[in-house]
Amino acid sequence: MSEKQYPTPHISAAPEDFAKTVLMPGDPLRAKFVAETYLQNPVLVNNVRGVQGYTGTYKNVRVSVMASGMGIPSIGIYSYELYNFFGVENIMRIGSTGACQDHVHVRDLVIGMGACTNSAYASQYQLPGAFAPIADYTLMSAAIQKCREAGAVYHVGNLLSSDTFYTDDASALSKWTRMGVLAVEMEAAGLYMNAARAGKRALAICTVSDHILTGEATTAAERQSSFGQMIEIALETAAAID
Ligand SMILES: O=P(O)(O)O[C@H]1O[C@H](CO)[C@@H](O)[C@H]1O
Ligand SMILES: O=c1cc[nH]c(=O)[nH]1
Repeated sequence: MSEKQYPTPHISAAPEDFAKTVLMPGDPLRAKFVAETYLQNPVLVNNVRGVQGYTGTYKNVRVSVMASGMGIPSIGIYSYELYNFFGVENIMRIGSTGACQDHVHVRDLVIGMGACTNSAYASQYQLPGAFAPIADYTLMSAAIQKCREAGAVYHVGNLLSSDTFYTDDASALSKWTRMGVLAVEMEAAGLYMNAARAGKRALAICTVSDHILTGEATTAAERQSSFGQMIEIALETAAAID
């Protein structure tokens, strides 16, 4: 772990306040929901900018949950600080995503084996080529096992982590679709790069909240229940790898 002092500008906690595994939704309210619904004895360990972080236990295993905010710059900050200053080993993003393949349907789960991106985040590493952001194999294989046990409908493959939710380039997505990208979200690639640079583990598990090709979208109630399956799979994965 780095010698840097804490609290950091974005996390007002001590390293021991966090478990070694952190679940990371984009939405602070989803973090609160996970803590209050699934964790035993959840304690609020961070609330800087309303980015709520909680630590509790799940099946006797310490687990934390903290929001990332939206986009690679935001998850870049939180995951960097957790990995490098707070001793966190595993971060699992639990996000929503928009499907961009016909065979991927709303409410399905997408496990991001890889994460393409239109972000310039990797330029900081000054690599003599393109970096391929990938999930940690141990986390991913454990999560796939939990998906099977839960009877979940899941897909494993590439996500697109986009810097834009609204874009002027109407043709961009079809190019990612023809390369087999399953679904679009906004954080996984940044998380995977920070994990790689820190020598830590990361995985993105997403629930398809809407279908970009068909326009189909989940209702708020459906989203709640399908997010529940994703959350349980992430928690079971956290317990399995402990
Ligand atoms: O539901 P979350 O986890 O926030 O994820 C998705 O939703 C947000 C966009 O609405 C982006 O953060 C995107 O990645
Ligand atoms: O279409 C979508 C749905 C969720 N998140 C995104 O970034 N895009």
